[in-house]
Amino acid sequence: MDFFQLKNGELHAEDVPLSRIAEEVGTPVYVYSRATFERHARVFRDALSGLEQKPHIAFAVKANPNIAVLSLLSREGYGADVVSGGELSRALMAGMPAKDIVFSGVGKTQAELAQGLDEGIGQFNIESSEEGRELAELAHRRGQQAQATLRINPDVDAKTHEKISTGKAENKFGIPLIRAREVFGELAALDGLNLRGVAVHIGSQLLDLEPLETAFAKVGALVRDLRSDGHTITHVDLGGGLGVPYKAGEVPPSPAEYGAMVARATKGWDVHLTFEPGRVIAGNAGVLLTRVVRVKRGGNGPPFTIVDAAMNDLARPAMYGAWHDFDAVVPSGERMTSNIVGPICETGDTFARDRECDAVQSGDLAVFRTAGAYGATMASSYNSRGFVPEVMVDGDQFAVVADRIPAHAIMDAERVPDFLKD
Ligand SMILES: Cc1ncc(COP(=O)(O)O)c(C=O)c1O
Ligand SMILES: N[C@@H](CCCC[NH3+])C(=O)O
Repeated sequence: MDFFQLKNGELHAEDVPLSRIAEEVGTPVYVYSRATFERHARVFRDALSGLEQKPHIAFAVKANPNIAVLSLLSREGYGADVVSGGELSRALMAGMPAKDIVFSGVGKTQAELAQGLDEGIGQFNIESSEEGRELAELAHRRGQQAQATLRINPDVDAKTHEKISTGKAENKFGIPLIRAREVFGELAALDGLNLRGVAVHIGSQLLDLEPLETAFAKVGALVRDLRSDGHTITHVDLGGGLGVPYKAGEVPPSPAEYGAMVARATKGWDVHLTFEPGRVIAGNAGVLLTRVVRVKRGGNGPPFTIVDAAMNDLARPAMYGAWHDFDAVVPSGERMTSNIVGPICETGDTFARDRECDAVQSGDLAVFRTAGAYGATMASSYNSRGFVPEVMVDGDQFAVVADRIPAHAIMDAERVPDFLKD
């Protein structure tokens, strides 16, 4: 079900015409649909209902850290997968119980580990023996036992973009499988740590279940080995990674297919499973609403459709060559082929090349679709552009859930030092 649809010739988010949001909040602006988030949260949860034990679902906060989004997901019974002290604070601020929070990430600082311990979070996913020893020491000093799993690197090709692949031997994440038993044994012996299982996450925007199934089989074999080494294994974290359709013809596995594969792969494991979905929950729940500044013609190639959004607002096309559908808010029925670009002084500030799409002209509103995940959260203020606001729609109403941060607010944090003033 798509909650971003044409009604009376105009694109709506649920029952709100996008022109209303543009008028009241300005452009560019991220627009989220509450109903879509809720639907995705429920579909994903239902897809895992055939597992032997009720799973724990920890939304990958990095995909969309907006506090309203986290609070919505918390109401759906979701916890959070965080990768920084900032994300941990957000999850708590959104009302997620600390016990439902998982702390992932290869570079947690001592201060972040301590923050997690102070808050009493549910699980640390340890990514190196060094980190495990530091965490054990910090916990021991506090008279605590950190609940933890060891993240392994299964050396599986996730068949996704190289920049978002995390489970190949050369990637920085996790412990090589071949060293997993040794490192597990070393860390399990430490006071301050209750090392109770393993974690894995091989990459994002996966369009094929086969690499995941291969990785899970390796995890299953490791669980058996660790048990035969005498360890008590009660928890396995299977990460996130399920892809979403960005483009017509791109058909990712459905959550139901994913759930069936997981049920098959984990049969008989007798563990509590955790999942860390991000994109599959948030991707299609948001669009980036933009206004066409002008259409520039007369060059060698197709015209340039210059919009007021740029690579600093939505980095994915510039960073990964990612595709986002571009649709007019009030389509005329005409089509055009153009290069869709932002105003930033970089050729890389290109959303699409030679794209056939709705014909638009100066002043028209348009959206980049599937921008709810890894959109606003990856924004920067490059070219002294501010940060784009975020709006959440609920039926026929909407609320600004993140204010626009204008360029001058960023400048307010800067100053000229005295030594430059003489
Ligand atoms: C450890 C970890 N968990 C979960 C996720 C979420 O991934 P996705 O948004 O692809 O579901 C990521 C990002 O790839 C991650 O690094
Ligand atoms: N930022 C990436 C996803 C990274 C996943 C992080 N583990 C994207 O937009 O596709």
